[in-house]
Amino acid sequence: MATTSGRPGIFAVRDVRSLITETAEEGQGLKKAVGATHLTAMGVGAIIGTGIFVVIGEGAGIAGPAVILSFVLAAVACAFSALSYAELASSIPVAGSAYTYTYATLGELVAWIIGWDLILEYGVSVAAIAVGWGGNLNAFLDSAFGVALPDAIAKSPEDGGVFNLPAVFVVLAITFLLIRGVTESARVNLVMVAVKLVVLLFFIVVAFANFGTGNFQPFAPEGVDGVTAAAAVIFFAYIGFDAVSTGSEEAKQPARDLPLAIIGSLVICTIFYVLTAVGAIGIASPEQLEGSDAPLAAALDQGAGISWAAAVLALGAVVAITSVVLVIMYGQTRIFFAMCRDGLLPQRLAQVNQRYGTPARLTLVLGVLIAILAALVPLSEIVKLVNIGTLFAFVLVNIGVIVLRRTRPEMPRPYRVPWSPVLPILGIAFAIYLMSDLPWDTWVRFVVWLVIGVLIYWLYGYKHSRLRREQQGGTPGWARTPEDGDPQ
Ligand SMILES: NC(=[NH2+])NCCC[C@H](N)C(=O)O
Repeated sequence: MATTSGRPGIFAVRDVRSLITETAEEGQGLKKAVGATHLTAMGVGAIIGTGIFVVIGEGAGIAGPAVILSFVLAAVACAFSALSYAELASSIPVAGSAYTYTYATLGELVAWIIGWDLILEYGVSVAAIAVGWGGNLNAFLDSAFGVALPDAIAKSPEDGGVFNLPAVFVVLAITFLLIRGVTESARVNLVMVAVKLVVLLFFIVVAFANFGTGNFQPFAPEGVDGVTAAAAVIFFAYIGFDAVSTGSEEAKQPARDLPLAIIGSLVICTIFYVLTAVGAIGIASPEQLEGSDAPLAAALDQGAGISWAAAVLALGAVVAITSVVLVIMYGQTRIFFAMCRDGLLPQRLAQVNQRYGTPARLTLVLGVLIAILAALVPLSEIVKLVNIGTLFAFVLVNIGVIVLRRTRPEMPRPYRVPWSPVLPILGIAFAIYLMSDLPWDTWVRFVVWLVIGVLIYWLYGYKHSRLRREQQGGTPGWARTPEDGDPQ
């Protein structure tokens, strides 16, 4: 049985072929139901969210009108990694994204660490995003109807409420949608993506119709430093194209569609973002953008005199963030699924529901945990933690491309990063550069999170790892009959 490269212990590497064949095992197979359009929409769904609707103001405050260049720079930084994601997703079309790629290249311990890191990037961050959803819902209700939910049921205890009902509501609603089926989820997502693109388009058209060049001077008051510092924050707005790869296993034609969707969603969002940034500066000063919680609405209000714009943009933000929650929760369930299937987390959770073709049990467990987190915890610090965690995953995915080219040169690669290893190395360099721009306490929190993860591996994953059990001569999970009992 050729499941490992023969390396023992915590650095044992999964064989790519066995990773792929295991996806067809009884009760562990996800339904292959998602085509190119839906995959691309999943990318756009995960990408466009608070970043463009809110964080753009912070960026304009740091870089001035040159925030436009920060958007371009952040996109370029993502582009190299996107190519690497595209290569690995098309050649290892297995759920789990960076976690699975790392298992196939750098071994079990590093894979566990990145999986644990992705739980931070997806599971914890989605709770924060759901909290932001509640805030935007209130802004919408207020600007459209002049009503808002009382604080007691709209805020976490620390912010003066009892619990955050809207956040719990959105998480549970999406949990049920995800259990219901990947096709249904992808369809709902497509509608939401259309709405958010129309809202951004509305902004761009109005902004260009009222465009003036007065706000462009001085263009870069803080020089190059301002542009790069703003790019490190704006990076958040681009996170999400990686989420496409978490669900590779459900793609109908992974070889063709995954690279298309990963790169395509990044390109679409870059175009929208840069036009939005140019339009915003065309109608509002950086100070106006920085001074508002809803910078795009403020720009339309002050720069184009459209007072009802706030309601449209708040609605756009609510819908946008709903689809971010959908795709990121989806990604979290698929990463968890892969980790359970490999035995690093309880394997019985990786059961696929026969009727819906989704990992229903695990989705419910995760949905409830995330809802509890979203109800009670104020998570404003989370944005920076998410950035550092995501950048760390990017580094490992780029390394994964380089390593796999050496260890498995003959493996079929439907999509290949051009000029490897130059572009993956640039991807690593950009990611490390942006990480180094993040504050010290973010690093400390990140390291603490990883240490907790290593402890859990040591106490659970190391013993239960399916790979290790097979190495030690136990019956491989896929050869087990029901009478052998559940492999725990
Ligand atoms: N994996 C994640 N945590 N993604 C967060 C997505 C953030 C998204 N780009 C936004 O602007 O809202």
